[in-house]
Amino acid sequence: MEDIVLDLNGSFVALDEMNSIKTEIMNAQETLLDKKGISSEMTGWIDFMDTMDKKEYEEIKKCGKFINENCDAFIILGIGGSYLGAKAAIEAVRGDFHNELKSPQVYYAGQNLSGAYLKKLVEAIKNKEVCVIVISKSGTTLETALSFRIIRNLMEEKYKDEAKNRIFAVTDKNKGALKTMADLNGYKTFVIPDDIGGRYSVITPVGLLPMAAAGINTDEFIRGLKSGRNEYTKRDFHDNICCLYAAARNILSRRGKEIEILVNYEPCCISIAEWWKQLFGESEGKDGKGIFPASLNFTTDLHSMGQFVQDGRKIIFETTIFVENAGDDMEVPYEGDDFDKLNYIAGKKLNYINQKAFEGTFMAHSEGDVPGIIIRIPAMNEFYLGKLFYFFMMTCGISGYTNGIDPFTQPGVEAYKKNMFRLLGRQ
Ligand SMILES: O=P(O)(O)OC[C@H]1O[C@H](O)[C@H](O)[C@@H](O)[C@@H]1O
Repeated sequence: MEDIVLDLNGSFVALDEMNSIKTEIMNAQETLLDKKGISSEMTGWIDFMDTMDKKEYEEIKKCGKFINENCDAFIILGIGGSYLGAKAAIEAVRGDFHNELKSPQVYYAGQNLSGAYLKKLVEAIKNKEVCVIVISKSGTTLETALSFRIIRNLMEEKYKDEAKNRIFAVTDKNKGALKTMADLNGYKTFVIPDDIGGRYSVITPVGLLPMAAAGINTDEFIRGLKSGRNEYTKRDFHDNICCLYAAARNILSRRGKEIEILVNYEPCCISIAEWWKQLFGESEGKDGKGIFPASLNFTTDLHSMGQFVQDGRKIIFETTIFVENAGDDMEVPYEGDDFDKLNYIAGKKLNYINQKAFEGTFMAHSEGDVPGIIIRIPAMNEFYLGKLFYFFMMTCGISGYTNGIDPFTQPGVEAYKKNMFRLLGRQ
């Protein structure tokens, strides 16, 4: 297998059902691609790989290399779309235990308001050479701004005038406090385009700069995005897996399957699901509509939430990201006494056993009336990750328009902020 494959064989969705929603899906796709829908001014991500300023891209690679070679650790400050994609990419490509095995180490801040977390982070980086990438489209998000104020002070204390050469900002072209502060202090800045919202921004400097700093090959990532764009903008229902995935999930949702669980069998893919949850949750959860996006990590969670999936309320469908070639592997050793009764799998590779666990789980859940969709990825590298991100973003746009909502706004997130600011006494 040399491409991302969508397998709907266990989805309980029949071909005639797929055909019955085809017109709706194709209309939604046309609305998205021809920029005829609501918030179409936020669809710059569709072609960003081509419209991106080449000079800025070269600067991203240059600064990424600088960070990569000039610190022991760098901190990514951001929340939501301003960090989830970068975290997902760094963990998926650098792999498990990357902070122990690779340099520089990567830390995250500005994604919560916990004093305990920030204090411990400061402690953890105290004796390290540090760089900072601060990311905020609005430039005013409380979590990020607050953490940045504290981290910035520490950087200035430690590096004095040199601090400005170790701080990089990714923000709006013209507006926002972060832009003003970056200009005043002389930080290198990169632009988040106006026509791309936070949760679609992993393909912009928001994702690219942290990836480059972590030593990830961004050229390959962009090649994956372009390959995604070429394939997933095809206006052919049966030959475009975004249309098919959007169709299947909408059919299942209309049948009462209100929760979609994104499942992985590789710990390095856990954060892909976190990114995916924001993408689909903020895009589709509005006007009293939407599929609730959740995630589980198998086989770990088969020993906890597996019970609910198998036997609980029948409101779930399961979408598995399965990595065909997980890379590194280990073999089960043979033991003469066989006390643990594992000799029947001696000589087998763990990745093979993981695959059998997946097949067994899929069958069991299917028997438990849980529809299953499989997204098969040949390997978790920069190319396929770029393509996977594009696949999900395109599906999300089509799915949202199919469901009659605006996939590019998030009005609901303001409610908590208003209350919080009032409680904090902001004028
Ligand atoms: O990049 P920022 O402007 O700081 O926004 C960060 C995040 O926070 C907001 O509240 C939105 O709900 C998200 O869509 C956004 O990604």
